[in-house]
Amino acid sequence: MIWGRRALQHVKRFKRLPFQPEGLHRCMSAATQNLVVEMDGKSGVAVVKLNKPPVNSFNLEFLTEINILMEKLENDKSCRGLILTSNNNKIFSGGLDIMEMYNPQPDRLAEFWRTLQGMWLSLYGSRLATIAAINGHSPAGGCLTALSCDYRIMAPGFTIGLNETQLGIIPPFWFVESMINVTGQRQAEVCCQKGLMMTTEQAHSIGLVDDVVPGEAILERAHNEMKNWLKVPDFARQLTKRQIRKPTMDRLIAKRDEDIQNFVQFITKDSVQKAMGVYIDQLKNKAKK
Ligand SMILES: CCCCC/C=C\C/C=C\C=C\CC(=O)SCCNC(=O)CCNC(=O)[C@H](O)C(C)(C)COP(=O)(O)OP(=O)(O)OC[C@H]1O[C@@H](n2cnc3c(N)ncnc32)[C@H](O)[C@@H]1OP(=O)(O)O
Repeated sequence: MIWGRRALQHVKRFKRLPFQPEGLHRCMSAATQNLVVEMDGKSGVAVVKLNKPPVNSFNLEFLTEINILMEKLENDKSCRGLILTSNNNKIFSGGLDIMEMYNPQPDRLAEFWRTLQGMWLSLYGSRLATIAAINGHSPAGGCLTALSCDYRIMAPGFTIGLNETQLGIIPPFWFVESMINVTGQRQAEVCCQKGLMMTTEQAHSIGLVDDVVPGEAILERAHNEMKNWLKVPDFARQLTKRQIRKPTMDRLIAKRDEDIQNFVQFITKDSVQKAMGVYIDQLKNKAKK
């Protein structure tokens, strides 16, 4: 993984925090700044709860925190599975932090995007069995995060989708491929072009979500499903996953710098900044009402 200077500063700070999952053999919980981690040493399953109020939006620091945690879990031989959920029972994640993209410093903007690429690469390519327990709304980057897992369980009454085009943004190819790889080409064409935010039931009907379970039962269901995934020998499951996901990951790895350049060029356009300003005003005004 390639880290920028600012991210490295954050890593040093983070490393002093108490969370150390390696070698744990009992049920244990730990918290970093914006993540709650419950590690069951017996089953080898870590439950990670996104915990960044108000909407678990991903800024550079939060993405860095997630990347460091992923690295720790990947390196912890006792860890076999990851359940990703939210500590907020209404919002899984509001997606990327829009403030990172408004009036940005180009260096930070580039680092932000590289760190997001890093998060996607580590989650999409994880050796762990990964289940998203989507217990709230999950637009854009929130949907991408769920798409990066092996299995998705969602509570009814919420919405999910890659809605970038609705905001005048072109979803990058690795967002779109993540959707294609889960729902198939035709469904991905429709929902990515239209920027559809789908209800839980609509998402289930196109295969974006595998299972629908009431919010209060979602974690229990995720643990039960995890048992099924962990019945398969890890090595066979991991290499099969790698075989299937490698072409998509390789495309991003080969074009990582180009993808960052495209993003920075696009976001810093006057027209995009203007549209972003209007969108932020709408969000803030809606919140005030
Ligand atoms: C070929 C060239 C290609 C180049 C590639 C180019 C571009 C790709 C670029 C970008 C890709 C982006 C992907 C994204 O993820 S963009 C983010 C999309 N997310 C959204 O649009 C979500 C917006 N938010 C909501 O819909 C709702 O807030 C939500 C359903 C999440 C929650 O609703 P609720 O009613 O509970 O809460 P609110 O009152 O709306 O919000 C509370 C509070 O939070 C702030 N906020 C909400 N979302 C975000 C966000 N994503 N980032 C930052 N802040 C957010 C909101 O403004 C309120 O703040 P405040 O008024 O209380 O201060």
